[in-house]
Amino acid sequence: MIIKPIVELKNLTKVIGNKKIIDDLNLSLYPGQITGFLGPNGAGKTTTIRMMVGLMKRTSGEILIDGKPLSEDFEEGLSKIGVIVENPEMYKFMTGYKNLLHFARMQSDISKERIDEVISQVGLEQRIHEKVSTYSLGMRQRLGLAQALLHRPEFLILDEPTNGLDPAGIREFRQYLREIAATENVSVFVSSHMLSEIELMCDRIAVIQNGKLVDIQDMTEPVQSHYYLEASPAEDAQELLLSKGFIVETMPVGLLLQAEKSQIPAIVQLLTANGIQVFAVQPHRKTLEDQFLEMTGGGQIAEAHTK
Ligand SMILES: Nc1ncnc2c1ncn2[C@@H]1O[C@H](COP(=O)(O)OP(=O)(O)OP(=O)(O)O)[C@@H](O)[C@H]1O
Repeated sequence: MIIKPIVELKNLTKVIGNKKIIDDLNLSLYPGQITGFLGPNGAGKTTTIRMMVGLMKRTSGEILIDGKPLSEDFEEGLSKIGVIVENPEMYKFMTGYKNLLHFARMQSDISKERIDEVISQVGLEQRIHEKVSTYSLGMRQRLGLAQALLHRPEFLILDEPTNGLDPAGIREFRQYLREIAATENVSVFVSSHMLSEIELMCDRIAVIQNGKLVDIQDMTEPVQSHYYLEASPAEDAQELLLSKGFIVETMPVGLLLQAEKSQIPAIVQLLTANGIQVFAVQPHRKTLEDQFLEMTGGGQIAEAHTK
């Protein structure tokens, strides 16, 4: 069965002044899938999201929602989208429930049952009748998620959703999000500059830099196996392995070798037979951070981490 994307960005471009802020972006987002939108500060994430929700005009290209250009039927397109910005605005002096009721009244056809359903989806049943001012940041974020889900959007955009949450809060938010994506078959688009968070939360990651999409990673695919190798002399080990066709990179300490597990004994034998001492061979999972660093360069990532 061919799964149709719910949102398609086609050659999306934004020029401000004489600067291309978004440069020919092409991206498809699918039902039930969580896609991360990862990039350092100033990469163009917010600009892209603003265009997707109609807060900013595009210079050229198109945004298709369920196959229809957003520019042709803006109301219909937007009715399929739910958005959560960094810190969702809530009335703190009202209870969580009253907040949801208030937002439900502003939209049409939202039943009391639907309100109860979203409350349970974000695990707020116990505290929903307490004032929002007594909520933790994590609970407020979940209430924001419940609010965005009220009208059963097919596409959910979260701009930096876990900013300010502690690791336990991030883990909890992630679990709710995963379950919602699966049960409501909603397509979720999460922007973040936090690699570790996005790596754990998403099925797929689109990396943006300088307004250009530089990579799309499918997190459900198995990663290439890498091994950390400590050998002496390291240069001789690298030269020998390169001559045998292996991919070997130097690390701050030791070497990073791309190989299958079944090849390791022969590699150790080869090195030893050539007078090279082997001190350690350890599996090394190349993290997205390693890959992101390779793609974008170290300076950018340092900036991204400190935001
Ligand atoms: N109205 C504007 N006028 C001029 N330049 C702009 C405008 N809006 C954004 N930019 C520039 O566009 C680039 C992309 O900005 P954007 O806010 O989309 O990045 P981002 O990836 O969301 O970054 P952050 O993580 O900091 O929010 C930046 O270089 C920014 O300075």
